[in-house]
Amino acid sequence: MSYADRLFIDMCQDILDHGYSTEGEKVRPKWEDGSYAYTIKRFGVVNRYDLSKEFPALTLRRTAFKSAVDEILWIWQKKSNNIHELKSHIWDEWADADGSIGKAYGYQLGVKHQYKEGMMDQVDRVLFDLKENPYSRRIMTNIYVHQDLHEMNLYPCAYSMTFNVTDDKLNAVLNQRSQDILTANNWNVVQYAVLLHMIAQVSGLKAGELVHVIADAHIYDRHIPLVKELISRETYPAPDFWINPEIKNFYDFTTDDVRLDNYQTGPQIKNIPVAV
Ligand SMILES: Nc1nc(=O)c2c([nH]1)NC[C@@H]1CN(c3ccc(C(=O)N[C@@H](CCC(=O)O)C(=O)O)cc3)CN21
Ligand SMILES: O=c1ccn([C@H]2C[C@H](O)[C@@H](COP(=O)(O)O)O2)c(=O)[nH]1
Repeated sequence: MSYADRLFIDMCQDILDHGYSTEGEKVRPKWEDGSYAYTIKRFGVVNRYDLSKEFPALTLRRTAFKSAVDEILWIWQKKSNNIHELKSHIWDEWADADGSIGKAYGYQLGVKHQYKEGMMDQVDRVLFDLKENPYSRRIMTNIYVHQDLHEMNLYPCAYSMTFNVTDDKLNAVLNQRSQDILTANNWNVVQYAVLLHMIAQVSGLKAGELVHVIADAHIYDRHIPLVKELISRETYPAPDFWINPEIKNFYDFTTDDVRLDNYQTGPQIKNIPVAV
């Protein structure tokens, strides 16, 4: 069993056993057929993954590693908000006729801000600080920009990364206001674990801990039987993570420069319904 499996099973069991049902409340998301998508939820879930020990991939079912890495590079490296620059179709429902998801995610990371050292966007600011001032306690991104919320089709869910160096290790806190546990929990964990590995490598550091703080951790009503079946499955050891050691510049990484080897998993759950 991978450590990510252990945390995932315990978190799901806790939500199923002690979660609060939103049924009958005025909720925003809907299913494809127009009915309300209710959830059972737990508030304030914190999961810690030590990336120096193993890569946090779920083995209960296969996490779509390539698509997940493609999306995190779309946001953090391409700083794009257009689905035409994304290989998967996961954002199609939230895009406008031109393919834009509005002033969300990649758009915000690409906005340049004035700092004492000059104009930089938030990603370049993180890379700059990790080189010039690695022990700073001020290295963070935040894409939850209130003045632009009205131009976002979906408000950012994973909205902030706080980077912190301890000794020669790069740690980070990922703050997430809302998490669809079945669809995207391990998807998001894998993405930010890869990002942490990439940023550590180009900053001359080792990857340390990823602390995932989730405010509203929920299982959608139509996902409950799927989650119950999923967490009863057989598990396998964590896969091996490979990152191309030649890459020294964050902007040179492609999806081919990271890989999971020996990734043995249970079967995929086909066509998970996603609440929109
Ligand atoms: N309700 C909801 N849940 C989400 O997780 C979510 C949203 N909405 N809105 C925006 C994005 C889109 N996200 C998604 C949507 C779908 C998959 C998905 O279908 N994943 C497949 C693999 C996809 C692939 O191979 O490309 C899976 O099997 O997990 C993942 C993330 C995460 N976000
Ligand atoms: O990276 C992501 C993006 C989205 N989600 C989920 C979390 C929620 O289920 C929905 C967003 O709905 P809100 O009403 O805006 O909270 O999308 C995710 O888990 N991970």
